Amino acid sequence: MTDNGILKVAMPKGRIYKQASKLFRQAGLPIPEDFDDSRKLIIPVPEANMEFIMAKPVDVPTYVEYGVADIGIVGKDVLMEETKDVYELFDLGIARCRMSVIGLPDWKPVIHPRVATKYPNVASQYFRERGQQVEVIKLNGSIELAPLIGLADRIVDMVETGQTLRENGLVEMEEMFQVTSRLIANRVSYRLKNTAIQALCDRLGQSMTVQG
Ligand SMILES: Nc1ncnc2c1ncn2[C@@H]1O[C@H](COP(=O)(O)OP(=O)(O)OP(=O)(O)O)[C@@H](O)[C@H]1O
Ligand SMILES: O=P(O)(O)OC[C@H]1O[C@H](OP(=O)(O)OP(=O)(O)O)[C@H](O)[C@@H]1O
Repeated sequence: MTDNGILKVAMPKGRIYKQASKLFRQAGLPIPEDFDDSRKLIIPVPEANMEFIMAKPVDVPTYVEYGVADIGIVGKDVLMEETKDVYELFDLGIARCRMSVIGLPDWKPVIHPRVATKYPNVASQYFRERGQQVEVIKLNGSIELAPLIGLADRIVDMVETGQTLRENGLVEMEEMFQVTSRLIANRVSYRLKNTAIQALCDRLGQSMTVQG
């Protein structure tokens, strides 16, 4: 657990970082641009009394649960899949997309369909709640390949622009839920660093209201 005044922030590398750093800058937090394309994993942001820990998105809840980061930014998709013991504080409204059930347009129901996904827990719960028996196959990327090459009947994956589906002749069969990125906090940090965390939430909230 960190005990100095610096707020340690688990920041996802990749598509969320660009939007998150823009949001922080709009809120008046001076995130240096030199690090936007950097390979550095620990980035000091002394002017904002913060330190960014550059993490793989799926690992952000783990860093926050263990308290090596006080707060973190993570997609709702990852938060639902990982079910870590953290506080979800704030919907940042960035990295907007949706989780959907996807298949080939000529898909026909089968008794025990196979569903490929990066999100086995989310997918299992979704079909269980609907009384549908499926076999879930965990993949780590290029999920859209699975129905094209006969590994799975359907997939559960993220859709943003729909370009990946269009280019691969797939269709969205059901939208499961909307996804945006959330600010999460370690339970102990939330108490010990409440003033700093609350001040950050207020600044981000005000800036988001002004930006509309
Ligand atoms: N088109 C999209 N596809 C997937 N995730 C998206 C998309 N748009 C926004 N997101 C959000 O961005 C988050 C991080 O996505 P990103 O692709 O950067 O991570 P990742 O796939 O875990 O990274 P990596 O490719 O390094 O494994 C997702 O968890 C989701 O909340
Ligand atoms: O609707 P779109 O705008 O096309 O975005 C959706 C695609 O983006 C993501 O893949 P990503 O680029 O993260 O690659 P991956 O297959 O390695 O996960 C996601 O898994 C979809 O494949």
